[in-house]
Amino acid sequence: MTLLDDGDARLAVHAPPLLARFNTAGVVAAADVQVARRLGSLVGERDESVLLAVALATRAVRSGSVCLHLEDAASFAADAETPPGELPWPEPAAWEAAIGASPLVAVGVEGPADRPVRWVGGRLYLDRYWRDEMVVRRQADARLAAPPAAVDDARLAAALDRLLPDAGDALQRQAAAAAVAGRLTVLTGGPGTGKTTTVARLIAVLQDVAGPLRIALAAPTGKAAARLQEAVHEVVDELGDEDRERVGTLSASTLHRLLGWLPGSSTRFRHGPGRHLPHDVVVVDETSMVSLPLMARLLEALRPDARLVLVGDPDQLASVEAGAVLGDLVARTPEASGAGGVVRLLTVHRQEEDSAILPLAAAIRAGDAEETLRLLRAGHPSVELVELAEDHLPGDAELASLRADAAAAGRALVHAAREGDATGALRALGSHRVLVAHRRGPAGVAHWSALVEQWVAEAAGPHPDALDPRSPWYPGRPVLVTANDRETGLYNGDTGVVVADGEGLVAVLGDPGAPLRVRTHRLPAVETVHAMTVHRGQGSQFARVSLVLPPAASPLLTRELLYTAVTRAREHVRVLGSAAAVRRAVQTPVRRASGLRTPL
Ligand SMILES: Nc1ncnc2c1ncn2[C@@H]1O[C@H](COP(=O)(O)OP(=O)(O)OP(=O)(O)O)[C@@H](O)[C@H]1O
Repeated sequence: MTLLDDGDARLAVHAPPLLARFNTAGVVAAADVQVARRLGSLVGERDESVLLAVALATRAVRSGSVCLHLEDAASFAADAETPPGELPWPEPAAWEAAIGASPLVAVGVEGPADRPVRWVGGRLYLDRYWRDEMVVRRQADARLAAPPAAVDDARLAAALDRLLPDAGDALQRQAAAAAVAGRLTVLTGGPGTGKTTTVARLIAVLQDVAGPLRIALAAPTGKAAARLQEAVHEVVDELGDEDRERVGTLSASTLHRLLGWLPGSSTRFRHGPGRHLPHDVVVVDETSMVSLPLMARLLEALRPDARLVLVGDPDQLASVEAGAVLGDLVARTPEASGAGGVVRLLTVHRQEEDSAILPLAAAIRAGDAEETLRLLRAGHPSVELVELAEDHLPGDAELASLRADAAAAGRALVHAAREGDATGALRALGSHRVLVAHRRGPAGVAHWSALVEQWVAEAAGPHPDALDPRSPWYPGRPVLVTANDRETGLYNGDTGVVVADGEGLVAVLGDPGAPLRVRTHRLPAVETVHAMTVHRGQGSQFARVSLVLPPAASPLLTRELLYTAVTRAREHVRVLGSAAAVRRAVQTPVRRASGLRTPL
């Protein structure tokens, strides 16, 4: 998360004058300047305008873009201390010419492969991201150009009629037909539009008309994988005997586990172009959270004839690492007609007619700030706005309803944990969650986690056996895993809770119905998690969510952040913040630069 949070704002020492000027103005960080200088010194590039462009490309990657659109370079100055107009920007034509002539830079698609920076169509890439973008572009194009799979049409029609009758949702049926015929299908839709239902049923269709097939279900986080597995099982359990048997027992894993993550690097995997995955079909859920590099590794690892189904909601926050690859793929992929393509589900099927959460999400998604505020203020039982004056921290009265929710959930959590009731404790863990935008500061995770921890301790009362109060382990401690660990099978982002286990303690994680048990001393790095960032909460759902908005001026306040936070709630969402912060969020969609939407 450091990528998006508090960028390194220190000043670079001994930077050449132009770089120093942009560094002082807060447009590029010391780290960006250092990367540019180091790369420049490799080839003896002294032209400061080229080094500035490289520093801006590094800056772009730090803020989630895949490349720098040179003509948008001034946008990085928007949050900086010096107005963009007062900075000594190089003259555009001369700047482009200098970049094109630099020994640092490979020009065009055919440019030499051994240079650290690539310049294509007005975009400047650090080479690694250029290569990953090319992998995704080529693989996606090849998959979409493949001829439709030969299947028995009558058998397909019968399977579709049985599993996805037209009267249910014609788009769901279209998605299944596309996934049978094509090698790349992108299935999108907002919450409750039946994405998971469609995945489970399209697998049954596939097994009927093209099976038996080896199928992998995956998601970017362990939590999302557990949720996918549970949801797919629920749908499969309702199928007829024959379909149920054909589908068999599907289990879901993280993408890292599927690809065979090798410790010591975030992007090295056992499976790749030289060693394909054995699967005939790979279904990825929560694809909005997949970064460009991870998508490239997945595509390289697939057998060319395997079917890939990418499922997700491109209106949610994009990955922590660079890229917004689901949104880019949706924008560049034709609508499904026959083989593969994009299908966007539009009908909300979830039976919650009286909930205001979905209309609220729709208003945010549409960028309608006034409708968002109206719904938040309407006093609906499922939606609450604790409206604060801008630059005003909440007082006890304003915190009362949040405190009541946090204390109730915490009391249930601690009591179940003391009883050794793993399922009850994990259910309580999912009953309420405080979500925030920042990691630090008064609107940050650390502050809110400590505050909730204190409320919970007061609500739950002291432990009857008076455990060592200095011990970090106590029954009811909610934990967030912050590192990947192959030995325990735990991944960064997994959450769980410490529960009593006879005389000792054990951490339980994952699906409340089938929890994973891990001795506390075997846990990888963990944090206490009474509050988490919205990024961390992505891929999870909670019965009740309390979202603490940062001040309206926060650069993290975006439409995607608000939309993602609100759609984490199943029953109730509470927003604490000013009207200005709500408006600012709704009116600030994230823009991440990439070249995927542009033909080469
Ligand atoms: N065609 C349909 N007809 C009737 N009910 C449906 C249909 N499709 C889905 N549903 C129901 O709608 C609800 C939501 O479906 P599902 O969980 O598959 O949506 P989703 O898009 O995966 O949601 P989320 O991403 O929020 O989890 C479920 O209760 C499901 O049974």
